[in-house]
Amino acid sequence: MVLAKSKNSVGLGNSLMNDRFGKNKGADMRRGTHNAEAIQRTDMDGQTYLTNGKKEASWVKMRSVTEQGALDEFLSTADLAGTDFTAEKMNNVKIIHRDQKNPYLLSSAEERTLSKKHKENKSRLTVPRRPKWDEKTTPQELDRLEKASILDWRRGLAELQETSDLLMTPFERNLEVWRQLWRVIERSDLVVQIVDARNPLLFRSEDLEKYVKEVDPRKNNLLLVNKADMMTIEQRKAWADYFVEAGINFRYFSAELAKEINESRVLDEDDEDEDEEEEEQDNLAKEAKKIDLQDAQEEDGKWVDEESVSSDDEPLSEEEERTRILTTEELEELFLEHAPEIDTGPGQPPRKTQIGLVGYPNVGKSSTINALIGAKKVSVSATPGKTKHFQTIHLSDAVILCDCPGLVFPNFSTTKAELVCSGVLPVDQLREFTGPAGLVAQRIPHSFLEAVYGMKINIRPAEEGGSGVPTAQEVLGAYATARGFHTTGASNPDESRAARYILKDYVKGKLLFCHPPPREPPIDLKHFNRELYDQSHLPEKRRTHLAVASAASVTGSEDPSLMDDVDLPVRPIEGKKTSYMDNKFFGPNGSNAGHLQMPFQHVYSEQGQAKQLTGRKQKAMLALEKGVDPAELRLSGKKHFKANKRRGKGKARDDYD
Ligand SMILES: Nc1nc2c(ncn2[C@@H]2O[C@H](COP(=O)(O)OP(=O)(O)OP(=O)(O)O)[C@@H](O)[C@H]2O)c(=O)[nH]1
Repeated sequence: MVLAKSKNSVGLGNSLMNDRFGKNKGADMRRGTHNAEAIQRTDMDGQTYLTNGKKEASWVKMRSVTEQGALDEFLSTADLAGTDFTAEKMNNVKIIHRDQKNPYLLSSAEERTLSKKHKENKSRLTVPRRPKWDEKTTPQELDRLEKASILDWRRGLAELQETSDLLMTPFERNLEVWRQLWRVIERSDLVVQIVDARNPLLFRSEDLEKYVKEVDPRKNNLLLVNKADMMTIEQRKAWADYFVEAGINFRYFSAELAKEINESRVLDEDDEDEDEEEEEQDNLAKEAKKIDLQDAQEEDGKWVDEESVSSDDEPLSEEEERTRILTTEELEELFLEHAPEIDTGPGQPPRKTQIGLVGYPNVGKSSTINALIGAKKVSVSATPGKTKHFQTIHLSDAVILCDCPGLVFPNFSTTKAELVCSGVLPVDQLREFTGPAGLVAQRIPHSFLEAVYGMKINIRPAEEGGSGVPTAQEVLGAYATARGFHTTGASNPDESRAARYILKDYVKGKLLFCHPPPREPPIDLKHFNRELYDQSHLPEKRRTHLAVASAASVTGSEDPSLMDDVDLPVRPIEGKKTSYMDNKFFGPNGSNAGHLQMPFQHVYSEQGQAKQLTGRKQKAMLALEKGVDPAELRLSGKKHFKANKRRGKGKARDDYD
């Protein structure tokens, strides 16, 4: 058969095939004498890619496929179509080359143009629909229909990228993964999309919400904005206004804080047990009984005041209600509000509410589920669902969670750099790092970077054409020099290694930046994030760094006497010491200890629900805010805390159990 060469088809070039498979196999393929499976076996560069070949194990089928090379894309599309590449080519499918877009940064004017284009094309960002079927449809027929549906959908998206010249997130392409989503939607009463608070819209699929309603209008959607501990209250307000105006059903959550609360409750209980043992030994039990709670309240007025300020007696204003971060208990209550009104028959227990949890990888889906389970204080059985792949978790007598595999929905993105910074593209596979590092350099104030990493960034002065904002190279060079990272041979600063560290810190939220909601005119990014870098949020020692670093950068001074006051590293710090140094600032591996020193935790206590942080955590937090060592406070005020704690615990029981 002679292949018709379509002018519109980008297709696979002969050179690409030869590059990848060598001349002979490339020629075989052009003749159509290799099927997709045979090609997979002869892949020379060690890469694996997905085809839904008959002999593949089921786990291979379930692998998430988001990044496909041109050839991989071509083959799996051909395989979905149940055909070989010859027929595929005749079907005139366009093949998208991953690297065809500019991976670097855009000017703000370009950003604006692009965002307008995104808006215009938003409705074309669909999720694939499960084809209609009924009891007469055979499994084979359904399989064929599902494959055809996925193929159509992929074709549409490929066309959208090609004709509109738009960069998209590397969305999920594996039919098996979409099948799981279809099943989760079909059985769920409420579909919860979990998104990352730093850039909620990047992780939201509007069309998924539409699809949920198409499947059954009685089903509901919820946008759960997780990692809300990373936002300031002002940021939460701004986004809440946007969500309300856009008619989006949303709530804020923080799996991280929920985990801390769960842990602090366990610690409190341990603490209480320990204390009670001690008291028994010292024959203080009788004494303890005599303690008049009222006296304790007077003696320890400050702490009691702190608690009473956040008493749950005061109703929250509408705005507070919208911006607050839910506890796990409140989240579960919210789930229950969506209980189906289905009569299961006389004498039959009501059907459990089924909650489908979907979201991109890394948005905190597992952490959310763990926090919900952890709050139960009993082990919750995780039993495999009817299908092999998604899990159903019986959270309580009334709620079942359906945990869908992590899914990357199609969405627009401005640059690849943005995708790296958002954690969608993995840092470790980066080849071009100046784009994403440039975004970090633009977004995080350089004085903050200097304080965090104990380094000095040499920014090109204005008279030499500098803009006042460091370039990626300037930040990376400073970091590499401070850490002693050098390239072998030429012994230049190892910018690529520096980029990996800095970008991972950014993705984890150690270097924090939150995107504002889209508005006209656009919200100023610096203003929106200014509180995050307010030095009053920083531990004492780092405040000095920041003050000196800012003074030096404002005056352009490198006055050694100024720099001597602080221990900015004079020698490069390498290896383990590097992480030790960063941990001193952030807390070990971004752990809770470090979190306490970050602004967001502090802000959390201001949202009128400090009552959640009972016990050690709250004390530690208050102590830190007051600049006192928490350990000292605990020792000196043990009894009083305990008296309060008892009250607190009683309240907690009322609140939570
Ligand atoms: N600060 C903060 N970090 C969070 C929160 N929830 C999750 N994380 C962090 O985000 C990262 C990803 O969390 P996971 O729960 O593994 O995310 P996931 O969506 O299950 O990711 P996959 O397992 O890849 O699908 C981890 O480093 C978590 O510690 C949160 O509420 N606040």
